[in-house]
Amino acid sequence: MSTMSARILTPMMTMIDRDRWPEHEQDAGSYSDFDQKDEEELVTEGPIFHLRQLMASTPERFTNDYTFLSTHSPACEAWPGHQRRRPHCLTAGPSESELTNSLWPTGLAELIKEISARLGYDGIALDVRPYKLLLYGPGGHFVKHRDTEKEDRIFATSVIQLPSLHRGGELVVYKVDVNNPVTYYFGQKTGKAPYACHYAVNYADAEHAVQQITEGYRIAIVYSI
Ligand SMILES: O=C(O)CCC(=O)C(=O)O
Ligand SMILES: [Fe+2]
Repeated sequence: MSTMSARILTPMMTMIDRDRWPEHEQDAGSYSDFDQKDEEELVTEGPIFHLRQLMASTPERFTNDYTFLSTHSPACEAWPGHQRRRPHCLTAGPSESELTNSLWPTGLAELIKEISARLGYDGIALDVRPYKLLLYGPGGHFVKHRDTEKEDRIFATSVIQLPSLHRGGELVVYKVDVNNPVTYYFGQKTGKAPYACHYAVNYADAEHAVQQITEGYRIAIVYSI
C-alpha cells in the first residue's frame, strides 16, 4: 500500500530535545497500563472505540524516518505539494507524500488487525487506505463534520497522530448524544504526544471536530476503512 510521510518536512522541523525524553518511557511496551486504562474507558463509548499508542519508538527511530514539529518550527508554507483547504492546516494526499518509516507497515498491520477485531471483523483484513496527511499549525482546526462523503463503501475513519509537540487539537466525537461528546487527547494529557503515535477510530457517520491548535504543530495521517 502507499504510505505517507513527513520526510519532505524534515528540513524544516526541529527534533525534540533529548533531555525531555522521559526515561521510563524509552522501553517499547511500557505503555501497557496507560493503554489498558484508555481502552477500558473508550470501549464503552460507542462510535469511537479506541485510542492508544501505535508504536513505542525511540527518538533514533524517529529521526531516520519521520520526525515531528517543535513549537519553534518555522511556518509550513514551503511544504511542497500541499493544498491549503483551510487556514492553518495543510493537506497532502497519498500521491503527495510518502512514509519512509520502515517500522510503519508492521505497526499499521498490527493496528489494522486490532481495529478489525474491535469493529467486529475479527480475522478479516479490512481494506484500510491512506486518505491524507494533515498538518495543523497554530489556529488550525477542523469544524464539525461527518466523513461519509469520501468514497463508496467506507464506513470508518482512523486518524493516526504522529509524534507532535502542540497544544489543543483534540478530536471531539459527537456520538448519539450531541451534548455528551467524547474527547480524544492523543497522548496530550499524559505528555506522550511528542513521543509516540496515537490513534482514534470513528464511524464515518459520527460527527466530529478537531479543536483549535493553540501552540505548536500537529501532524496526523487519516486512513479510510
Ligand atoms: O485531524 C483529525 O484528527 C481528524 C481529521 C478529520 O476529521 C478528517 O480528515 O476528516
Ligand atoms: Fe473527519
